[in-house]
Order: sequence, then structure tokens, then C-alpha cells
Amino acid sequence: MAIPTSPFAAVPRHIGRRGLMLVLSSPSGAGKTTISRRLLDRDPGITMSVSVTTRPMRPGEVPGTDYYFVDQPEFKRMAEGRELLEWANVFGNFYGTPRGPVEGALREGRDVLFDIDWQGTQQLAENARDDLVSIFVLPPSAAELERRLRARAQDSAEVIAHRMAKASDEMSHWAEYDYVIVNHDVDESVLSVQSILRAERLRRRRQIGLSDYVKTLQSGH
Ligand SMILES: Nc1nc2c(ncn2[C@@H]2O[C@H](COP(=O)(O)OP(=O)(O)O)[C@@H](O)[C@H]2O)c(=O)[nH]1
Ligand SMILES: Nc1ncnc2c1ncn2[C@@H]1O[C@H](COP(=O)(O)OP(=O)(O)O)[C@@H](O)[C@H]1O
Repeated sequence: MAIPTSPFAAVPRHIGRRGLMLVLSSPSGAGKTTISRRLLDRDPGITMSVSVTTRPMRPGEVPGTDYYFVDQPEFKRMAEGRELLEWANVFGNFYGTPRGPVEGALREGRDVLFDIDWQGTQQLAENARDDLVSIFVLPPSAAELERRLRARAQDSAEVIAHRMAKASDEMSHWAEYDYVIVNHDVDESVLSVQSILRAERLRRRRQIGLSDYVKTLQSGH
């Protein structure tokens, strides 16, 4: 197997690294899409996992970039064909992670960012705990969460009320995550995610070839 070279400068270039799966979950409207976009702009070593969903496209969304929009029969076919790494029913719509792109990226030493809910995170934790780093994003207050949902102005009043009602359920899963961030300020939150990513990339088990590297150092070369 070819050892992937690290895209991350703090790891010596001749040490390879297996990619990690970075999950961001939050109640709808807390800001995980905003944080994800900024992180992707700042860090070339991480790519977004694009999910498939049966939910209708929102104004401004781009198929293949935000989601792959599919109908229910197609989603069912993918789930039954084991083409999805995990999937869940969220707010009455189906969402799932296509398996191929994620497995390819990890093998090549690239990190993958996921915007998925607690049900999907539990499935990844069961199947790939060693590769998983999970972060839960909380809003500063319930009133601010509602303000952000309204400010986004992409959903009807009915959908917003439904998402507020579900926020408490979603937040009840915060303790299943490795890290928790309260999203007061987007720049601060992105810095926190970058710090987590930097540290997790340096975990010993993720660095391939370390013992050979140390042996080379010990032999004086
Ligand atoms: N399990 C799972 N959840 C997903 C997936 N894609 C999106 N979600 C979650 O589905 C929920 C609704 O997403 P969306 O309709 O885009 O609205 P958002 O809450 O504004 O991001 C969010 O909690 C997402 O994290 C996926 O592939 N799998
Ligand atoms: N820290 C923040 N301060 C103020 N507004 C924010 C912050 N983070 C996100 N927002 C705004 O809140 C709304 C919801 O954010 P979004 O990223 O779509 O949430 P999510 O993906 O968690 O549903 C958007 O209008 C976004 O611009």
C-alpha cells in the first residue's frame, strides 16, 4: 500500500497519515453550515462529505455541492445496496452519506467533514470509532437560535416552528460528542474547530511510519 503523504505541515512530510472523519452536529440553525464553509475555505486538507437527501432543495442550494437531491425510491435503493455509510430520517426526510468518496479520501490521507445529525454520528461511532472526531455546536441561547432560523429566511414559519420544537431533542445528545462549542462568534468557533483538527491530526495512531522515522533518527540519520 502506498503511504499517503500528509497535507498538514506539522507532520514531517515522509510520515503518512490516515485521514479522520470530523463530524459537526447541532440543532438546526446553530451555525454548523456557516462554520463548515469557513473551515473548508481555510483548510485545503479537508473535504466535505456531500449527503444525499429526499428533502426539497432550498433557494440558493446547489445540487451536488450542498446535497445530492434524490427521490425516496432512489434513496431506498442506495440504502439497501449498502451504498450509504450511515443514514437517518431527520424532520421527516431521509439523509445519508455516500460511502465511496469517504472511504477513498481516508485511504489517501485526506480528512472528511460531515454535517450530520446524532443518529448518523452514532452509526459512525459504532463502525469507525478510531477515525471519528465529533463536535457538537450549541447556540448561545434559545432566543438566538430562533432568531438565526428566522434570519436564514429559507424555511416557512411552520418548518421553523418544527425545527425549534426538535432542537431540544437534538441538544439532548450533546454528551455523546468528543467536543462541545458554543457558537457565539463565527470566527472564534472556526478557530476552535481548527485547533481540534490540528491536535487530532497529531494523534500518534493517525501517523503512519512513526516508529521507522524514530529509528532513523536514533541511527543518527
Ligand atoms: N444522519 C445524517 N444526517 C444528516 C445528513 N445530512 C444532513 N443531516 C442532518 O439533517 C439535519 C437537517 O439538515 P438540513 O435539512 O440541511 O437543515 P439544517 O439543519 O439547516 O442543516 C441536520 O441536523 C443535518 O446535520 C446525513 O447524511 N446523515
Ligand atoms: N455565530 C453566529 N452569529 C450570528 N449569526 C450566525 C452565527 N452562526 C451562524 N449564523 C447565522 O445563523 C443562521 C443559521 O446558520 P446555519 O449555518 O445555516 O445553521 P445550521 O447549519 O446549523 O442549520 C444563518 O443565517 C447564519 O448566517
